[in-house]
Amino acid sequence: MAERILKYLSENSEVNTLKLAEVFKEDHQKVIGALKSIQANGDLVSAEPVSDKQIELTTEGKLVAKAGSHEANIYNAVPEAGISQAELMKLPNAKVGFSKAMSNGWVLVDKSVNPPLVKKKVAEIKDLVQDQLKLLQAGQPTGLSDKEKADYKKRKLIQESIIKSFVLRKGPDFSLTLNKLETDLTTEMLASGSWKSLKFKEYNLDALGVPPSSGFLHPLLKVRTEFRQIFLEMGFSEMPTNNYVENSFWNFDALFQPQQHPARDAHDTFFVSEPQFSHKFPEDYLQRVKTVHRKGGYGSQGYGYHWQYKETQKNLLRTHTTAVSARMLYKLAQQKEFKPTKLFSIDKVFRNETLDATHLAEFHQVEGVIADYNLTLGDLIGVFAEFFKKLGITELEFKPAYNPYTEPSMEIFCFHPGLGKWIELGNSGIFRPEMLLPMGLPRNVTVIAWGLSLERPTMIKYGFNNIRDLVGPKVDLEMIQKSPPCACFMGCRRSPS
Ligand SMILES: N[C@@H](Cc1ccccc1)C(=O)O
Repeated sequence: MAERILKYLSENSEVNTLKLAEVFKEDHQKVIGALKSIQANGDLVSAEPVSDKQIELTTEGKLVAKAGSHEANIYNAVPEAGISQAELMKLPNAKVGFSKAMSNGWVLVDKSVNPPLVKKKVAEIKDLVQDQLKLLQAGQPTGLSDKEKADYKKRKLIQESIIKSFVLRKGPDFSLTLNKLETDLTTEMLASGSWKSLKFKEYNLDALGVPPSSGFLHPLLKVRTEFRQIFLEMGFSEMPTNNYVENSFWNFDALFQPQQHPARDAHDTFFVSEPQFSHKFPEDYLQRVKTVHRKGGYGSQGYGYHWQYKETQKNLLRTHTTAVSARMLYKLAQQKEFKPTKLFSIDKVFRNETLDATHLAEFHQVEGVIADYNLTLGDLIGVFAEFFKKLGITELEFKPAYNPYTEPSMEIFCFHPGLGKWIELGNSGIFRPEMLLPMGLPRNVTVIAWGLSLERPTMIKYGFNNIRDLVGPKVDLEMIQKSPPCACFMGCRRSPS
């Protein structure tokens, strides 16, 4: 097409693109497209933009051009003997047709009979509206007066539109052929120096990108779905975890974590500067927490230090979802009657970590909590066996550990046959009475809990050694699109139980 345009211009001094579309019997848009590719080659042609008002038929106008005007249709529907107006009105567009036929003097209403009849007033008519619309459609002169135009517009038979086109003339670099422009600068061009004489296509910075065919779930989301499903199957309910900002009271103090604990240092925790402090706490509970830290109680000696209100008020980005568990357990303790409860959460936590291949400053924790009468370490191990079996993990080992809020505490390890070694999965324990009793939970209620990261099993499942391949700006989008849906940790199907 581009070459045809150039040839046409070599034989004619100027031409409008609309005319070209007519001559080539092509869509105007295609002519414009070809013009753009000519322009990309340099100043071969000059194109002067022009806009023309054009009258075109509306869908209804096209119908009238084909089948006659509404008034003519009314006239033609009136038999010699006449017809009742009600009958006539059943025709399509009868209202406007009838009033026009009346004002044209084509029909009359004979009131001498009862009921009155509509009769023809003239022997024949000329459907000027149809004739003019036909001429318009064929692009021939119609001799439409401005009044008629306005009337047709009002009747929505015609509409005016603006057509943009270009008047083309030969440009300073006019030629009959197009040079193929280079689109890529290659290493060969650089090595041979041929780039100096080549012509390159200009960048079209307005071009739209390729629209994505659909969204894709990140592997972390898939593994989260899998964990959530396991918890739900085991009868757990999800805790509300939408507040990333927490205060030190719920993140640390409520968990019997002393105020000098190294984790409460700014090197480990992100403190919030605005607003720096929280002010609303359950007052009597706060007093009980303060007391248990200072001098103990409930059979404990406490830590025996000077507990400070200012320290507990400090806002921070929660360092673990156990802060949410503490809030939920306190809420549970406020209920009139204690009911055994199983809770879980999977959400983001933040730590001021040195970033490396396996650590990020924000990651996800998976946390499970069971509150029931007289639970033991045996129950905790039993729950783990069931929980991890659903992930395809059957070989578990436990190692004594320490948390300020659990006693005993256990780290959980599993044997990974693919990696051929024991790997750490998470941390767990039985919440201390110094944490539960100030909340107001009954003495014979035990709470067992465990926490793991979401990233670790996801990395193992998807075979990543570096967490930056999973999260952050270096993530390969194709990896996300292609990652398999099964989140099973060991790369096998989950057992159906
Ligand atoms: N909060 C612990 C996990 C944990 C939860 C519940 C009980 C014991 C441990 C962590 O951040 O690692």
